[in-house]
Amino acid sequence: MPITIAINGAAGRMGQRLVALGSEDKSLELVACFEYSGHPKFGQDAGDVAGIGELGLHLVDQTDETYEAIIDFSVPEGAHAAIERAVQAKAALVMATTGLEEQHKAKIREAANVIPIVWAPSMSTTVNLTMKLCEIAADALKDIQGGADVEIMERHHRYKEDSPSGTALRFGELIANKMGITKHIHGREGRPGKRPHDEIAYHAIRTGDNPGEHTIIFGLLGETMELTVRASNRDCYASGALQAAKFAAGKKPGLYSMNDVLGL
Ligand SMILES: NC(=O)c1ccc[n+]([C@@H]2O[C@H](COP(=O)([O-])OP(=O)(O)OC[C@H]3O[C@@H](n4cnc5c(N)ncnc54)[C@H](O)[C@@H]3O)[C@@H](O)[C@H]2O)c1
Ligand SMILES: O=C(O)C1=N[C@H](C(=O)O)CCC1
Repeated sequence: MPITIAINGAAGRMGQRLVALGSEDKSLELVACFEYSGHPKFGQDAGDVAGIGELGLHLVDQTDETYEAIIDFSVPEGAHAAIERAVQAKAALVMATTGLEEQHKAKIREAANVIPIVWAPSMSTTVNLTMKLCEIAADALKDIQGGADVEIMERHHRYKEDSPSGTALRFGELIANKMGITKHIHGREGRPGKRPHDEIAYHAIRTGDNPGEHTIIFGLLGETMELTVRASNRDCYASGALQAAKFAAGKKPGLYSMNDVLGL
């Protein structure tokens, strides 16, 4: 039997790719496409909006259908609605929305007591693998003579609303934990003075239609290492999220990561 899924934010850039890939996956059955009622395409067929032709599923803000998993790529308020929908439906939740505030994060942790939740700022396989590689690098370089400066650069499309990306922040968190760094700064201007060793700096670039790119720099005296991971389109995130929904459906309540999903 296919796993029944719902998508929250179904008319968005990511939502459209989830509708397209989810509806052609034989192990899944797409049963609901949720959208904000003020969206200009609200009520239209989700397949038409995604550019794959009519699916017979409309963009709605409520449904009588039951589903085993709901995937959220929306905005913080939409994420809040997705958590409530998941808890009410006793469904698994795949939480992909970034830029969440502490109140939303607390709600996710609380909901994980009653439903399974996969929560990750990036559903991409190569991004999650690069996170592992950064942890290895950070561990190896934490006590290197002369110190290793960590800077994280990210590039995304001009429409992105949060900054820096959730993925950049997660890279920084993982590296900081390994290296014992507590200071995180965002860009530099004026005369900030000599760079201290105990900080991680984030630099966010917003141009064109870039679907996402991260470079993590480990700068030593005399040599530099850079790890770059780059999406060429959004399907790496969409297919990772669908994989996460299959993984989480029917699992016991708790918080799961993409490492759990991907076996990393
Ligand atoms: N974790 C990942 O792998 C990953 C990958 C890509 C994007 N993202 C994140 O996903 C989010 C969405 O990205 P996007 O580029 O698709 O944005 P988008 O603006 O194109 O789409 C968001 C959609 O959510 C809808 N929405 C707003 N309020 C809603 C509500 N209350 N209920 C349901 N839907 C609602 C909007 O109308 C819009 O259609 C962002 O936070 C982004 O950073 C995460
Ligand atoms: O397009 C976006 O927005 C993306 N956001 C995620 C983030 O903030 O980390 C992941 C990549 C795409």
